Amino acid sequence: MTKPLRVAVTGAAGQIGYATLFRLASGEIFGAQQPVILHLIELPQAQGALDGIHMELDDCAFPTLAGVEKFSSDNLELAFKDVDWVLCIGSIPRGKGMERSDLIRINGPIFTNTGKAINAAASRDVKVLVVGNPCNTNCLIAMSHAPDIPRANWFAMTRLDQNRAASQLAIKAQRPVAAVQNVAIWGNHSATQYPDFMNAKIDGQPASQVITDHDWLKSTFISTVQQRGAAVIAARGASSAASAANAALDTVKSLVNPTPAGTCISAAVLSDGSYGVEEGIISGFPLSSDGKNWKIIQGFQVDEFSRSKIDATINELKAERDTVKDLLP
Ligand SMILES: NC(=O)C1=CN([C@@H]2O[C@H](COP(=O)(O)OP(=O)(O)OC[C@H]3O[C@@H](n4cnc5c(N)ncnc54)[C@H](O)[C@@H]3O)[C@@H](O)[C@H]2O)C=CC1
Ligand SMILES: O=C([O-])CC(=O)C(=O)O
Repeated sequence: MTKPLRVAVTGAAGQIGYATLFRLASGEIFGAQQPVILHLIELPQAQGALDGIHMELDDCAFPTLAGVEKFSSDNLELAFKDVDWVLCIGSIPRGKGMERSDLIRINGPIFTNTGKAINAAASRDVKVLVVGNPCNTNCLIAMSHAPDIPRANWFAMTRLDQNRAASQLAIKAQRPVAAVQNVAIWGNHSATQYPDFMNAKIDGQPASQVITDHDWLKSTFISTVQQRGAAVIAARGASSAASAANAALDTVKSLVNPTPAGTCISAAVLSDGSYGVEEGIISGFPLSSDGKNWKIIQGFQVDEFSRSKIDATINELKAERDTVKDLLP
């Protein structure tokens, strides 16, 4: 019998958590032969909601769901014991008119305890995906408090941006989204991110050859992706949830499966200095995985236009890091 994977989800009763758990339990993410034990983690006042979710998980009768364990965020060391994956979703979402960075002093402190508890209790090979905003800097905070967990095991989510960018390119080119590949997201999951059309491909051709309206690529495309989260909040009155859950699950799937040749996946990872991005910050890069280990893909074309966009988003990440200096050990 295959050993179950233990997958912890913080904020499990929130919008994104609720849209994530059932797919994690279903076998879709880790495979139909891989049992999963879910660790649901919530604030003390949301434990009742977790009971309801537990009932619903039972009622799905997923053959791959080998257990559900519920925890209060008061006792994170217990919650993270032996976990193989942690999806850090639990945190406050922004409202209308806010930037994600406005959450930094509210959500940042959550990630000091998260990092310490992961370091103390999780599997030594745990992989951590930070979704709670501002996710790059929250990931930096958590990682900094977990010195015993390899740096390569920490990710912040830019996959929603990648998916948004691919969809926008597909709509403009009037092609199915499956025809769009190799879309990188550079830098911060914020309004300064750089969705890279220069290296993107549509039907295997450079996107900038298929889409000849280069003004659109350089302006509307970029700002639409940068502002998509705010546009959803304005329209829905709440931040993206189903698409964010989908992106978190896409991130995990893409890391545990080999990346097809000629394509990239997008996640923010600790910079090793590639592409002139300052070492020590968590930045979006084009990645590929062999199903176990990932690497930053080298050789993406970065012209003067891309350079200025990447520099702007990296400068914002450096400023965020300075804002949370007191939360870094
Ligand atoms: N990186 C990305 O692409 C995206 C990130 N987000 C972010 O994800 C976060 C969660 O969003 P939603 O699920 O929509 O919010 P939500 O408010 O619906 O759910 C958050 C849940 O987290 C719980 N929570 C709060 N503090 C906690 C703690 N310390 N430990 C455990 N649980 C805690 C709350 O009780 C709540 O149930 C927000 O910060 C949001 O901005 C949202 C969309 C995309
Ligand atoms: O915009 C927000 O606050 C939520 C989020 O990160 C996104 O939808 O990309």
